[in-house]
Amino acid sequence: MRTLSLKNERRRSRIPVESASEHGGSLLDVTSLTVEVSTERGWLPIVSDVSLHVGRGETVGLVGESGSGKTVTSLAIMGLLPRNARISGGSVALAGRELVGLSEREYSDVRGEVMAMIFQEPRRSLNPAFTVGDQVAESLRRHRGLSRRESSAVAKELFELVEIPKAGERLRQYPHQFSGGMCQRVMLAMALACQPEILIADEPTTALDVTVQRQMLELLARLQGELEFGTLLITHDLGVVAETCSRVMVMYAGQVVEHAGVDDIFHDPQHPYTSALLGTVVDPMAGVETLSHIKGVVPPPHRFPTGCRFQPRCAHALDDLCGDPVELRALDHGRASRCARVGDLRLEGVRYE
Ligand SMILES: Nc1ncnc2c1ncn2[C@@H]1O[C@H](COP(=O)(O)OP(=O)(O)OP(=O)(O)O)[C@@H](O)[C@H]1O
Repeated sequence: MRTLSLKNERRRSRIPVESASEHGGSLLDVTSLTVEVSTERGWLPIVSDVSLHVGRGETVGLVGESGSGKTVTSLAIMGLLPRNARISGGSVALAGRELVGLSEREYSDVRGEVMAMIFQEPRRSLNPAFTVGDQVAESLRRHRGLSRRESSAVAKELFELVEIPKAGERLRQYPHQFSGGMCQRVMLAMALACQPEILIADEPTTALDVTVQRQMLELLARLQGELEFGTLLITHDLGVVAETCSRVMVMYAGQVVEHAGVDDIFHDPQHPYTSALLGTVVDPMAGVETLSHIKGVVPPPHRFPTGCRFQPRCAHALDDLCGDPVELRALDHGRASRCARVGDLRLEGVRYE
């Protein structure tokens, strides 16, 4: 496993995290996570009973249309929910250590030291008034307790790691001097500054053009191979999932409706929503998305159906079977589906090489 150099580092962790091996393999364990928001109608669940696991060096995809609850799930894991939202049930454990209930200060240490996140709009996370080098160095000083001189040296090393050419020169530049792809590399450098065990990447390539997208995915894959962090990759792009993930969680209206290994998801989906999502992909390898849409939209939380939440949009729904809440049912190959008709249906997948 590659680690960034830095001999005299003074780590400040107030919450030491056990090694994953002590804990039995999985690094991030989210169990029955439920998140509510405060509305005029009272507290409403927007994410219900979500469980997922990410192991060392593994990339797990979290997919679903806009509004399905992917971002809320990731913000809850990171302890970054907005003020009007709260975790009302379940657990988020990192290498066995429970994170739900930590103080803001303790969570901030976890984010600085073991878990990091990159977003779709990297430029928004950078301060236009400071050079990117200052921002990376500041993060290093705060989270790793480095001196000014040490942090400058490591910032350069991080820029080289994420393949920003002329690293020394670029560190002295401001965010507006960077393209979208380069800004995302800066964010990645900042995320890696804390040598995270888990990286949460929320649509990291969506705002980039196809060539830059591919370079970013290749970079992420290389770094993950070298540094062995686990990645939770949030995307609506199944092409990206096909190329990068080993396992996939499919979310709809705040629930996981299917999870499986990536091959099963593509070749043998077990939920009509997954199959419908696959119908929107022409060529997963080229990452090209289509023309075919699933009719309708994801309902807002106050309109979630009481039975199967996908029922109003589902071509296979039967009133008598799908009108009651559906549990996530375990299937073979370690997969699971939340379809009341699972087993009766032959759903279409897609082939990819
Ligand atoms: N702070 C909030 N207050 C009220 N509702 C919210 C809040 N945050 C999210 N929601 C609602 O929760 C649902 C899930 O939103 P979320 O952003 O997690 O979806 P998503 O799958 O990440 O979509 P996208 O791909 O567009 O980011 C949506 O209906 C959204 O409007």
